[in-house]
Amino acid sequence: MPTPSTKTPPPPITRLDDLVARDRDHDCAGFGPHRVCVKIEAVADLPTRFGRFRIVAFWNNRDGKEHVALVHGDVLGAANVMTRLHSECLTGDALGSLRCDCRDQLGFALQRIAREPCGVLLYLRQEGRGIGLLNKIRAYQLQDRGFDTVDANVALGFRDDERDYAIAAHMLQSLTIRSVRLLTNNPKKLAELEHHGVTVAARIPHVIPANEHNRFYLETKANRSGHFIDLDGKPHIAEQDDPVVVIAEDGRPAAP
Ligand SMILES: Nc1nc2c(ncn2[C@@H]2O[C@H](COP(=O)(O)OP(=O)(O)OP(=O)(O)O)[C@@H](O)[C@H]2O)c(=O)[nH]1
Ligand SMILES: [Zn+2]
Repeated sequence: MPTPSTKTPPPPITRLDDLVARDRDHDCAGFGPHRVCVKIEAVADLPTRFGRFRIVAFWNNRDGKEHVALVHGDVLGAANVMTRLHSECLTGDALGSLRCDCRDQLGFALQRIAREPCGVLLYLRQEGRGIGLLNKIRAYQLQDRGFDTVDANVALGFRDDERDYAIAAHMLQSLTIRSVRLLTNNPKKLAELEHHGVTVAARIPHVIPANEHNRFYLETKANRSGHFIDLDGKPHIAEQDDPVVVIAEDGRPAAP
């Protein structure tokens, strides 16, 4: 009969910086059928126009992409952490495109997280819901001809949404976060995180008002992809009385 191990477990890590050394020898069995594994490679300060964060850079064995977490406060070992999973959108996040709501969602999320005692935003390099930038622009081309986002993806041979959240789940586990309050309108994100073993304690609505360029895109999310968005503010989405904040160029919320 094997003798039980007498090794005492290592003390819990209390500093983000120490996760880099912890992960040098990290060798887990991985998540899910693809055995997804991540390691924290570097941690640094990141003061932003939305508040003070630390940026945590991850390696993973799955997609060759460099994903990051923006961490505010002390998330290590914490429960009910306000959390946002943001998928990369070059056109919105960096170039200010009005075709989607990504940039406002990004800024608004960072602002909300910075007001909490602690919180985290995962910036996931899943451009175009996982189809990549070139294909997203191809999808835009089709949308310019009248397709909606779902049909454009399908016409290009993709699913509506090609994203996978195993890496995100492992990133949260690496940060030793025990449970999250997820900022999202997307039911798939809740289900997928739970599927990968993350405890989602609550959903926090994350609705940005439509503009003339993204109204149809947001309506398609609501009508075809099941997102909890009601652009007309109908009462059946009870949580949506949350105040909407539009981020001004200087990073401060625009006056209501
Ligand atoms: N394929 C495709 N992707 C798009 C289009 N417009 C925006 N995107 C991508 O959609 C993603 C937006 O994802 P998220 O910000 O995580 O939002 P979400 O899945 O809609 O859910 P929320 O959490 O409710 O915001 C980004 O990767 C964008 O690049 C489009 O027309 N076609
Ligand atoms: Zn976008």
